[in-house]
Amino acid sequence: MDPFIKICGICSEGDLGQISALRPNALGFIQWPKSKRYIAPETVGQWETPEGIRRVGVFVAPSEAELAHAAQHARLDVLQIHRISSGWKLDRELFKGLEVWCALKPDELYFSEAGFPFDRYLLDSYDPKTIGGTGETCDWEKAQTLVRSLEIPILLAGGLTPQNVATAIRQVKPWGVDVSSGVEIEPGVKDIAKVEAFIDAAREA
Ligand SMILES: O=C(O)c1ccccc1NCC(=O)[C@H](O)[C@H](O)COP(=O)(O)O
Repeated sequence: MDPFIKICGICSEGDLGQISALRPNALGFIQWPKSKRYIAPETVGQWETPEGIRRVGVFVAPSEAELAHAAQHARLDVLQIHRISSGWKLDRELFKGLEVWCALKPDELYFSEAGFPFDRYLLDSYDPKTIGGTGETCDWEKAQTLVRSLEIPILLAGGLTPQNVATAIRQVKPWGVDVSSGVEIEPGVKDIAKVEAFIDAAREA
């Protein structure tokens, strides 16, 4: 079965339109103002995406109010949350119809003390300054073990490229893959040819 493919860090309507035509499963919009790839939710909300392509908002330790504002204004389908603290909670009633994904390093994957039922885990690299979007691969051995041992679907992220994504899929066998740096000209500016090559390689793995 084809892996779920998310292209993350979309910062322009032009990139969004060209990448949508390649039919990934999801597009990611960084909602953390300190990122070079940050795009305001109100701007994202003005952009249309084809039916069937999920709109993912990417957050770092967000408040419920921040999530609610972005979900509404950016018309999000998914909340991807990095750096949650232990005991973190979210009132799912406030976010009916949205999925909630938790982004962690492979060695951090734990069942939230809050017992929060995430819809997906995204295993990623981490940098204390940039948090995500590092362009560095994470521990695929640990990721492979987690995919085998957990029921919850897992996306693999971190340093994926058109050149390594097939190998990553064959080794880790994730539910999905996620990429940003590996298909860019510069942060927030995507290389459409690389995006197409990434999608093709992932689907041929
Ligand atoms: O991309 C960012 O700038 C970013 C900043 C803060 C938190 C998360 C961020 N990105 C999250 C993603 O889902 C990226 O696609 C993921 O980290 C993989 O990035 P890359 O290694 O560049 O492919």
